[in-house]
Amino acid sequence: MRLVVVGAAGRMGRMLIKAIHETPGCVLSAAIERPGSPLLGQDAGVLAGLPASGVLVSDDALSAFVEAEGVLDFTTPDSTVAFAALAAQARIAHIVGTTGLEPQHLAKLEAAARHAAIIRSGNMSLGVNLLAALVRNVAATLGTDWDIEIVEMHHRMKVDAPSGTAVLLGEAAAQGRQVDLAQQRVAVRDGQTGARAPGTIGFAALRGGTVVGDHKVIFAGAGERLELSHVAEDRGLFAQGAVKAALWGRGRKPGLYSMTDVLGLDAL
Ligand SMILES: NC(=O)C1=CN([C@@H]2O[C@H](COP(=O)(O)OP(=O)(O)OC[C@H]3O[C@@H](n4cnc5c(N)ncnc54)[C@H](OP(=O)(O)O)[C@@H]3O)[C@@H](O)[C@H]2O)C=CC1
Ligand SMILES: O=C(O)C1=N[C@H](C(=O)O)C[C@H](O)C1
Repeated sequence: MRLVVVGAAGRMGRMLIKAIHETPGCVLSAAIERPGSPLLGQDAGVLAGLPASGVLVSDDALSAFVEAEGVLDFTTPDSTVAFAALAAQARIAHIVGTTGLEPQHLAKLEAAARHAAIIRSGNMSLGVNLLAALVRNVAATLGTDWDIEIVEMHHRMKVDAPSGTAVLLGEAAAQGRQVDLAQQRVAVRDGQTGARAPGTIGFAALRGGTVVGDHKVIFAGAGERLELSHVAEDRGLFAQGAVKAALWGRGRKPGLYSMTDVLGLDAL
């Protein structure tokens, strides 16, 4: 499968180039960075710590997309929306790992998904997607006298909060409780907050050092606490998940899909 990596020089971009290199049946067809990037013209393999690949970093996304079967995108919300329009034009699978998307970005992805398959997830790992299924089931089982708090920690360079994974886990908890996360979400507490409102789902984001991604969902009841957690030790696992999603999405009919679809976790 011919795959383009956009944001090729980023932390995830380099991991994606490596994951493609290591996956039989996949080949890096192009590596895209933004116009003006000092990395344009560099060999993408070398950028990822591999032998030279002959694929030079370019800023011509549309030409790259028309020659490919899929695009792996871990960039920024605005860039992802722009890439979705190009992937729709080229009718290729668009794998979106970018987090921090707001409703206006999601609406544009939905529009693009009428023309091509988009697979989006705040976390491409098997462990987190299994955790989400567990969280949904536990939230459905326990009543609102069990408070739900989601704690995450990431490296100091992360620019969005709460993390996409925390939001994904919050959505799973809200689904289990059959409520709308947007109505129940409490992401900031500071000063005289008053007592915790029943039924809310709280988020706390910690940032520091080189932490790849830690998530914990706490169900706090009267006199007891249930904690479900996931620790990502290597961001290579997100890249491997993204490549798996691309292979699953190859030639798939247009629509918006998730890692739950890719991993076949619907029944859980
Ligand atoms: N879903 C998942 O499993 C995971 C998701 N993520 C998410 O992926 C995203 C990226 O993370 P990370 O790799 O750490 O971030 P980085 O900042 O290291 O990488 C982003 C890269 O994208 C480039 N970029 C941004 N806009 C464009 C554009 N329009 N055209 C081409 N290149 C562009 C950036 O270039 P420049 O520096 O010049 O702006 C940079 O090289 C984040 O939203 C993060 O939360 C991360 C890990 C796992
Ligand atoms: O920015 C990161 O690094 C990560 N982002 C994703 C998120 O926002 O949840 C996934 C992973 O935790 C790493």
